[in-house]
Amino acid sequence: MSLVEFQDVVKTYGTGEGKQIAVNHVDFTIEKGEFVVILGQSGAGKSTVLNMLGGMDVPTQGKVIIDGMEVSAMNDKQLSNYRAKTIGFVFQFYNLLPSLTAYENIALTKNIVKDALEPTELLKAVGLEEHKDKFPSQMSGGEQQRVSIARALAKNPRIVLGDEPTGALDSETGITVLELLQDLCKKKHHTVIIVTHNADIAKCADKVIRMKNGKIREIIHNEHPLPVREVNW
Ligand SMILES: Nc1ncnc2c1ncn2[C@@H]1O[C@H](COP(=O)(O)OP(=O)(O)OP(=O)(O)O)[C@@H](O)[C@H]1O
Repeated sequence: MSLVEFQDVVKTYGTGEGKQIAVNHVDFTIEKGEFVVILGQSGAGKSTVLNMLGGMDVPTQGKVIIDGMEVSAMNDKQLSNYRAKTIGFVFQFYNLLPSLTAYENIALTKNIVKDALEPTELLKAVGLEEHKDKFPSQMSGGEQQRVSIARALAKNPRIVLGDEPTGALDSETGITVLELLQDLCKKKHHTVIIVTHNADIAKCADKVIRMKNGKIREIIHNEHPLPVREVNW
């Protein structure tokens, strides 16, 4: 069984004349350890797919099955538990708490899951052990994003989801962050799924799910995904 299965998923918002079809009969699977890019222009339905993967939204029709659990059939309490335990989130604007240090931002995860990983180890893994006592305002955008990736990893999630994780970064810093995400898959066997409209990023992915107008246009399996540093950015 695949780690992620979307089966004939539809998501609509509103009713009658104002009805919007955000995701229109979508099927795909994702395997453990894959680095997946969901690619498409603004309004394609990417964030809606990501929100359903993350248990922040539920389909109008169809099934979302993750790690054998039917997320689309969960009640609010089950969804909350699912979000807390199974998914690590990385956002475009990092979402770190400004009054807490890098270490403390990561340590907060201990309030959500009992067996959260040690912040010092996680900071080491993202190359920031020297920055552990810094506040977000004392770090660059790329450093803040690496802290937010460390925070996402603290609960040892089955899946890491990123919504334009390099969208707010300059090119060089974005490359460093992408390299980290790709390494999480290649070296640590995490499953990372990111949404972007940047087609260059797709060259680094194991699988590219290309969306347009709520539908999947194409699913590409890259036999030889490029190491991030080898892409001509
Ligand atoms: N909560 C909502 N209520 C109504 N319509 C929505 C809602 N969320 C998304 N939509 C609509 O669904 C469609 C898909 O939106 P979605 O945000 O998934 O696209 P996207 O590919 O992520 O775009 P972007 O790259 O701009 O974030 C859009 O037409 C959007 O207006």
